[in-house]
Amino acid sequence: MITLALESIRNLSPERRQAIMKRSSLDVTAVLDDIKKIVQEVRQHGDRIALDFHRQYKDDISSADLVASEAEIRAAYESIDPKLLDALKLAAANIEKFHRAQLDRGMWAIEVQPGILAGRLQRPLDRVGCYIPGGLAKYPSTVLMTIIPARVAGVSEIIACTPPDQGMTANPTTLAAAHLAGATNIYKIGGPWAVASMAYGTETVPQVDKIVGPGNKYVTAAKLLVFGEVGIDSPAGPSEALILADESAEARLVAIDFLSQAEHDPDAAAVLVTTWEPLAHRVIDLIKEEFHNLPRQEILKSAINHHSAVLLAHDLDEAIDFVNHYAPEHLQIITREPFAVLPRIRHAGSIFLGMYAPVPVGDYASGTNHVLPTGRTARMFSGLSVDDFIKKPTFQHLTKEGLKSLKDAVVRLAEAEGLPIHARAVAERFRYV
Ligand SMILES: NC(=O)c1ccc[n+]([C@@H]2O[C@H](COP(=O)([O-])OP(=O)(O)OC[C@H]3O[C@@H](n4cnc5c(N)ncnc54)[C@H](O)[C@@H]3O)[C@@H](O)[C@H]2O)c1
Ligand SMILES: N[C@H](CO)Cc1c[nH]c[nH+]1
Ligand SMILES: [Zn+2]
Repeated sequence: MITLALESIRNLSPERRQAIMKRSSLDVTAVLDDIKKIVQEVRQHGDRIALDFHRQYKDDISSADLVASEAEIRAAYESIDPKLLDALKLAAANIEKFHRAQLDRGMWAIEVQPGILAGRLQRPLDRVGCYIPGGLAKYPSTVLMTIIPARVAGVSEIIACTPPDQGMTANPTTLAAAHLAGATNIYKIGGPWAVASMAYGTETVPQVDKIVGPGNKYVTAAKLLVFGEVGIDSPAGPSEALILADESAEARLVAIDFLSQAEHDPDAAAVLVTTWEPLAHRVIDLIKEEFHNLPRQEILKSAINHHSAVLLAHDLDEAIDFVNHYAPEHLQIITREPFAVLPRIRHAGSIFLGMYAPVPVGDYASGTNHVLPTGRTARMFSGLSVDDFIKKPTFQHLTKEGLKSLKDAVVRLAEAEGLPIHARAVAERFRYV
C-alpha cells in the first residue's frame, strides 16, 4: 500500500529530484484553467454562482443562508466544550502575544541630506478577508491565525469565509473561534467561490482589499488568479513538512511527525532527510507497520506515495543544501545541535528545533503563525504576520536648500530618461529665486 523506499540524495535522477522539489505545486497550475471559469462566473453573476453550488446539497437556500447570524455565532460559542474553549483561549493568547511583538516603531523619518526629510508611515488595511479551510478537516485554529494578526495590526473590518457542512451549518468551533478572535462577519462559502466572492464582492459578501489564509490547491489557485484585484498573503497550499534528523533522533517520533502533516490532504508532502541510514530504514518500517491502524488512510496514502520521500544525505552539508533547495513550509531540525544548523537555513516557512518542538505546536498554540508558504515559495514569501495587514506609505519634505542640492542630479536623470517635464518640475522652482 505504502511505496516509500530509501533514496540517496546523490543518486536521485534529475527527474526524480525535480518531482520531489515540485511536490503538489504542479497541481495548482494544472487546475488554474478550471478555477478561472469559477472565478469569472462569480465576478459576473455574484452570489448566484455560490448559491447554485450550494443547492447541490440544499434546495431552498437563499443569500441570507450564506451569512452566519449573530444568534448562530453566540449559540456556537456557548455550546462548545468548555475545555475546548480554554484551549482556543490559550492558543489565542499566545498568538496575540507573538504577533503584538511584531508591531514595529510606527512612523519614522530621517534627514537623508541637509534639508531633505524622508520618512515612512504605517496604515492598517481597511477590510480584509480570511479564508478558513474546511473540506477534509475543520480549521478553527486558522481563524485565530488570520483574524488575530489582522486585529493586532488595526484592520477595522475583518471578514471570514468558510465552507459549510450539509444543511448550511457552519462548524461551531470555527464560529466560536471567530467570535473569540473578533471577526466582523462570517460567511458560509468555501473553495474558489469564496475567494472570488471576497475579491470582487457580491450582493452578500463585501469586496475586500486583501485575502489571506490557507487552502487546498483549488483555493490556492483562486487566490493566485485574483491577485492584483486584491492583495494576497502567500500561496499557502497543501501542507508540507521536511524533517532533518541525525542519529540523535528517535525513529518513532520522526515517523509520527512525518505522518502528521501528510494527514492534511492527498496533496500534502512529507520528506525525511537524514545522515543516519539506520534511522531512515526504521522510520520507513514504522510508517508501513503503523499505516493499517491509522485514520485518514486514503489521504495519507496519496500524500506519501505521490509527494513524499525518505532521503539519505552523505553528510550534513549535503542535507542542508537539499533543505535550502526544497524550501519547505515546515522544517523540523532534530539533530544533536539544532541551533548550530539554524544559521545555515535560508529557505523555510517556519522552523521547529529539537525533539520537543513538533509541528503541531506551531499549528495550534505556541504563538507563531501556521499560515505558511508552500511549493518552494518559502524562497520569496514569509508566513502570515502583522506586516501582511499594514501598508507603509513614504513621505518627504524638502527645504529650498535641500531641493537645490538635488536639482542638477534630478534634471540630469530626467533628461537621460527622456522625461523633460520631470526636469522642469524641479528647475522651474528656481526661476523665481
Ligand atoms: N500552507 C498553510 O499555511 C496551510 C495551513 C492550514 C491548512 N493548509 C491546507 O489547507 C487545505 C485544506 O483543504 P480542505 O480541502 O480541507 O479545505 P478547503 O476549504 O481548502 O477546500 C475545500 C473546498 O474546496 C472546494 N473544492 C473541492 N474540490 C474542488 C474542485 N474539484 N474544484 C473546485 N473546488 C473544489 C470545495 O468548495 C470545498 O468546500 C489542506 O491542503 C491543508 O494542507 C495549509
Ligand atoms: N499544518 C497546517 C499548516 O500547513 C496548519 C494546521 C492547522 N491545523 C492543523 N494544522
Ligand atoms: Zn497541521
